[in-house]
Amino acid sequence: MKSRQTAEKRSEVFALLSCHLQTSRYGKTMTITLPKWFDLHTHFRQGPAMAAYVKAHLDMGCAGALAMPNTQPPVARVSGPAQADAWSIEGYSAELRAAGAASFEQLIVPLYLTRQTTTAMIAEGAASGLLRACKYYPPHGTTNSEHGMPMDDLIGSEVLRAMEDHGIVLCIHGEQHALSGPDYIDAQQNAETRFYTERMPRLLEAHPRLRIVCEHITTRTAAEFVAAAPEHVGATITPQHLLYTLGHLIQGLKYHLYCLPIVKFQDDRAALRQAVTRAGQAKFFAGTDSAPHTTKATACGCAAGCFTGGCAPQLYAMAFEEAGVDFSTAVGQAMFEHFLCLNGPAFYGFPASQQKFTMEKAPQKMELLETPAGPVTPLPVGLSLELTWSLVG
Ligand SMILES: NC(=O)N[C@@H](CC(=O)O)C(=O)O
Repeated sequence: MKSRQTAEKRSEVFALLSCHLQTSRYGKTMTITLPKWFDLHTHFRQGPAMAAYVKAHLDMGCAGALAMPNTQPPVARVSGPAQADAWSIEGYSAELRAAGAASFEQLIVPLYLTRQTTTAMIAEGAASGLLRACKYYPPHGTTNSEHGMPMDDLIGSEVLRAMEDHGIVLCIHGEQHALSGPDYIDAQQNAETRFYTERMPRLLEAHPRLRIVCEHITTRTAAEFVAAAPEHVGATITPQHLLYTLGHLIQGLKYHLYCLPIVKFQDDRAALRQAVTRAGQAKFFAGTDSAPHTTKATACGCAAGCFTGGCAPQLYAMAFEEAGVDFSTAVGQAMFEHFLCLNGPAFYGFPASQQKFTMEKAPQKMELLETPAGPVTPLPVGLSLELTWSLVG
């Protein structure tokens, strides 16, 4: 409690003194210069399109990423060559670096938790430094999540105890699905609330030292749970969940806004906005869940995942403005900087970037991203919002 108060105090002081942020107005254009930021939940996939996705991240001032392990096959081993049933963190990281991710300051690939995960993998991975995080997927909850297991089978397990002992972060896709088939949408609507009211309290009680990131949270229930949890429980929030609601998804059936967990209601969005703009908050940070699928797959609603390569910081800035943050003030900029650039590194225990990137308050048009897998439609193309911020460099 004391250290949270200290962190909040430090953060308030920082906000008031944040003179390293350069805000200038040339006529009507405002620019903000920030440390390069970190995307602590994203998808770079595999194969020839990977380089295009990595480049889109580098081009939007991103200094590092946590790249999700729901590849085919999943990243379910720590070291060794790729095998028919699993990539290793070592092998997948090498592929990513060869595709351009060598330019990142930080690259974290979490281990996909499956029934084959062992305590020896956790101990050896922690000792070698290859393992920094593990990813929990609810089975059948989202793209390539069928290798996951119910949270009930993990709570109290030796694997989670080993993660606690070795300080390995647990990244959680927090949904508990109760319905399937025609009741799919209903299941999606309730799955996160169910998870955060039923499973999360039990998980924290059984593993009080486990460092947890609640990923891409979407509901008031999850936001309030994380805010009230101990300091070592944080959360990522995507730009789409801060900006859009179900109405935007239904309006014209814009399936490239269809992601899991799906966008929710205005009250949920308001709770997320409150969470990221609370003075001195240190536990909510950027994780876009940018999840490229080809336009062919998203146009028919055949794949869940929003692609925000090239436009995530702009979308986050728009969301902060919607939440009432004034970027012409040092306090407003510092709030944004903490969420985008500082809180994530502090949570994961690596330094913030010393490099800078600049955005300006001017419209930017997004285009389809051409990749060897086919074109991919980024947000907010075709949606009612236009980008009101653009990247300068
Ligand atoms: N967010 C999504 O809707 N999809 C992600 C998986 C995930 O993060 O749930 C994907 O890999 O496509």
